[in-house]
Amino acid sequence: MEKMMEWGMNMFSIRADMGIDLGTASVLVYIKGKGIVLKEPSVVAIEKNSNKILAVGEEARRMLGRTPGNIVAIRPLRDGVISDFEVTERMLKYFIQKAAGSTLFKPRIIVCVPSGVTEVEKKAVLDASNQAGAKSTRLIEEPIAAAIGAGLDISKPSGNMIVDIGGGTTDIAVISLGGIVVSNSIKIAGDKFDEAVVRYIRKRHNIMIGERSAEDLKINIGTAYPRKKEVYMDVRGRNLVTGLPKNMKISSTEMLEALEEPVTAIADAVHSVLERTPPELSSDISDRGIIMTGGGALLYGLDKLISERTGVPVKVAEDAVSCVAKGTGIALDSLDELDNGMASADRRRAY
Ligand SMILES: Nc1ncnc2c1ncn2[C@@H]1O[C@H](COP(=O)(O)OP(=O)(O)OP(=O)(O)O)[C@@H](O)[C@H]1O
Repeated sequence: MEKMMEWGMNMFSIRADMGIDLGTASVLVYIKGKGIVLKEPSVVAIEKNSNKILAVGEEARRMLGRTPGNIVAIRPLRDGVISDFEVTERMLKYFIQKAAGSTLFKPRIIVCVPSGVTEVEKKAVLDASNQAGAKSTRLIEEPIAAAIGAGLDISKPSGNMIVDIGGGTTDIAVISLGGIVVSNSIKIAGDKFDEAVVRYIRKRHNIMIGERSAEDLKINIGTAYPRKKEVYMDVRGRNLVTGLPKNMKISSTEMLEALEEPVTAIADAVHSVLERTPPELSSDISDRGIIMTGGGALLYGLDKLISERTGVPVKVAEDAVSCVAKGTGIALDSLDELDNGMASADRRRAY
């Protein structure tokens, strides 16, 4: 009987606990016992007149830039913060329900937020998650989740540096004894790379390309540090002089030029966090190297550039895009402990 109850409890927690990486570019949902069950772009398509949600996630992303007048495709977390609370809440609800399937239980949820979010933004995420059907919600800061997901043991009194480059924010943090010692969060990350590519091609070639094409260029031939071998990619845009569609070939050297400003800003920000790091911890970091996570960390040569600027070795974590969601998932294991140790009145609060 006891065994059955234990089994029942396990089933409960397997079905109920959920870790969410509420990212600017994508939302990843981790369910305890199952791993990452959902990964979709943070996009919502809405019909303007009726305010009705037409599509969420991948389906809505396909509508970006292609919507007729009465439909808008929104990225509610665009700059790494909740810019559109109502739409974020509806998006979160959709993903939670999709990930939970037909379960009757309300999930306990941990949501990961960038380290620079304000109290108001934290409250907005908590409310959105609770409104979306969570039994209780806690927040975890992105660099902590990224570090756990990258497999670092952050509980020891030694310094680890994490640079998590997402869509909207780059979170840089030095972690020791499970907490953040020094950090910075800047709003320069993958989205700004795409915008820089759009601007460069408009200025240099008089051609307007869309955000999706800019992202494709960045992922395929983007470069932060000179490549040994030049690579090219064709892109289609609109000629700003004739107004007609035009195809053209872009080189990786052009991408290096286009991306110079945002990648330098990230390298400088890492440098300045290192400057503010206590000497004992910075010597640990020099030994172990800086760990990069997030989709933006995959930009070709960004690790080399940061290493050259800081004089510290840099490693890109395995499965860099999923580290935050994985780390949030691993943090779910401590939920029972937290629940038991907290007064019930505090249950709906984070931290
Ligand atoms: N191979 C790649 N090369 C360069 N950039 C990439 C690559 N793969 C993904 N990206 C970029 O990574 C960014 C998304 O990263 P990620 O999924 O970690 O962000 P997020 O967690 O949604 O955002 P945030 O952490 O800002 O909330 C996008 O800008 C995407 O274009």
